[in-house]
Amino acid sequence: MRVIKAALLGFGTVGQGVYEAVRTHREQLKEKLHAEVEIAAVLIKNPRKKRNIDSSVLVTTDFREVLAIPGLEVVFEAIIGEEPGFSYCLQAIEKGCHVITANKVMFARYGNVLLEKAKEKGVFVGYEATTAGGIPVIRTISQQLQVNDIQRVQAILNGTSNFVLSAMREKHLPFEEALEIARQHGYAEADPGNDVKGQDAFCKLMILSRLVFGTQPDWEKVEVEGIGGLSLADIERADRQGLRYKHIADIYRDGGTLKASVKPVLVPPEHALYAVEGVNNAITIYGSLIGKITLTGPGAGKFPTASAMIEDFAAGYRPVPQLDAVS
Ligand SMILES: NC(=O)C1=CN([C@@H]2O[C@H](COP(=O)(O)OP(=O)(O)OC[C@H]3O[C@@H](n4cnc5c(N)ncnc54)[C@H](OP(=O)(O)O)[C@@H]3O)[C@@H](O)[C@H]2O)C=CC1
Ligand SMILES: N[C@@H](CC=O)C(=O)O
Repeated sequence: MRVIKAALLGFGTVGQGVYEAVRTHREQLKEKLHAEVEIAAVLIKNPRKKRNIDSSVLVTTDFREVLAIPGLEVVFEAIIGEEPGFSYCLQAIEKGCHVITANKVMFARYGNVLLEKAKEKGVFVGYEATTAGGIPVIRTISQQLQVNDIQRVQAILNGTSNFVLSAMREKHLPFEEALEIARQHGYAEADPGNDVKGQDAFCKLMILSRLVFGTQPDWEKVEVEGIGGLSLADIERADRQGLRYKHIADIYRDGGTLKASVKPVLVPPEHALYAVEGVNNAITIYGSLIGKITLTGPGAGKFPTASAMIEDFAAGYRPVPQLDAVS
């Protein structure tokens, strides 16, 4: 059977999720792709950390060793920040590898460059995992809403912030304690400031903006506010009034310009995002034909994110299924 050689960049929450998913779903991958998937290399930063990685896998801190692997076809990128993530993805594409990334900070800024380069090189770039964890929002928009004119997207895009708000309201936990639990679950970023100050949701909104509207608003003009200004008393008072604070990313066209904001909003029970709790994310899309739909599901964490990456991988390798295909 043919072997698809892949490399993993990063072996944290997401990288380990992909590594384990390739093992636990080996049979499903074989059946769908008619190929074995081999993780041939794992790139990490700290060579002294103990890791549970098979001894046949190259574990290295040197990306050149990864790229030098003969027959390498796919790079899963799950490291932190714009660089070196962007340079690594670009080099992988230039070498003719498919790239699947979870790195939204990098992709919000450089997504276009990578997608253009991938087109030129005849490879694919999967970025489902960058936005809303396991929810297939990128594929839903790009494949199932191609004809609809999308007028607006309103979403909860940060699992950590939503988890913290829920834990404060439901369990009356102080902010710091709720955030620490989110961190222990692997939901939070390496720097959780990016979650609770709104930057993570901002990056995801910019990725959606490019996909939906073909462009992004001026980053400087987007109002970005995190949940840090909300006290337990604020949240409990809202609850007594039958309202909930939700951290909402919103984008819509206003004449010729895109208006976007990322901030806590007080919502009533009839709002589509009111009942979204814990680590879940949700995306409400307003389309010209479909009307209003809301996609909901886990927005962060090891396996939901790995699911998005593995599904990108499978979708990239499989021909587009016919409408009546059953397998
Ligand atoms: N956690 C989540 O639920 C989600 C995370 N993401 C994104 O996925 C990416 C990874 O997140 P997560 O797994 O949580 O992060 P972690 O902090 O758990 O892991 C990061 C991994 O990247 C490695 N790394 C960091 N910098 C470098 C570098 N310069 N060179 C090589 N390796 C490097 C680290 O190496 P070492 O182990 O040696 O420290 C570590 O293995 C991030 O971009 C994040 O925004 C996306 C969706 C969900
Ligand atoms: N830190 C992020 C992880 C997923 O993108 C979040 O909490 O949503």
